[in-house]
Amino acid sequence: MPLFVNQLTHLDVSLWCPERGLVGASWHLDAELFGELGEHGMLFDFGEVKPWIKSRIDGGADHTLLIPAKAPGIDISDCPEGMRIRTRTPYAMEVRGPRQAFTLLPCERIDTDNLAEHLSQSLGRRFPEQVERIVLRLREEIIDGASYSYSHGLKHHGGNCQRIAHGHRSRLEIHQHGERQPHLESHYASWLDNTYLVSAEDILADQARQQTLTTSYRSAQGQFVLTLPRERCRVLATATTVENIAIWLTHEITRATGVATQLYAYEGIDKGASHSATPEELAGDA
Ligand SMILES: Nc1nc2c(c(=O)[nH]1)N=C([C@H](O)[C@H](O)COP(=O)(O)OP(=O)(O)OP(=O)(O)O)CN2
Repeated sequence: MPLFVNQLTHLDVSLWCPERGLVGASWHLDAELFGELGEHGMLFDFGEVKPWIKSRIDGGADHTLLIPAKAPGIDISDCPEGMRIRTRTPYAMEVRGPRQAFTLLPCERIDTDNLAEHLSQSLGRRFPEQVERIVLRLREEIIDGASYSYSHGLKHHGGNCQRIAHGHRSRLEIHQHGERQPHLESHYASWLDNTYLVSAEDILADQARQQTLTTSYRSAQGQFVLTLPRERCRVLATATTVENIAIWLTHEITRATGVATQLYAYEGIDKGASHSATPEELAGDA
């Protein structure tokens, strides 16, 4: 008899897409579990199996950069930082960092089916007692308004958010005059979509000639370096926490529209930060 656990956890990653380049993604993870009923009429205790699966996902592909190793133009090699990935299509990117920051899949493109299959295999063969087989599925959050995908890294984070290229697919809500502003939401979501958010203090080189930007930092997991086309980057004066993203966007929109703005910035699924500002408050900062 199969048991299921929907939304057991979620995955926040970046991936290399042959058409869109570096893309942030967030997915719900659902699990289906197969086994024999035990003597108390239970296949297994949800309370034991859920943390077991979550810990393996968190310690594996979650918060990594997913690379389709067989995609055209992908070059993977060792380097002093650990692993170096170079891409050519749709644009050139180079990223270096500790191996644990990357997940390589032997495919030409990453989709929810081959990634879920990879995750299922990464659970290994030794399941908790009575569980014989586990099937994992990934699902995008249903978002009825504007959303955007971004990648970033938080060098001060104690966990895996310090990895230089992990990302999220996030809602964006903008309120003015007490109402949602769908046009503004779409405009700013498309301005941010498929971008890399970089903190100004992490910029190592801004090469005007090549029109690329290189960001680099050392964090607890090791040294990270990332070079991307300049036009794919959005630069913040602060670290790219969701709190700072909310403040940054609220200020940009309040200044651009001259209207008091309240904004909800999400970081992936179901969490984020809100901020509000008025043109009068910002007048002194300009
Ligand atoms: N106050 C903040 N805390 C964290 C921020 C942030 O911006 N502000 N950001 C991060 C990371 O960017 C991270 O990607 C968030 O991922 P999350 O899924 O929350 O991290 P966990 O894996 O630890 O949570 P799960 O419940 O296990 O999915 C972290 N914190």
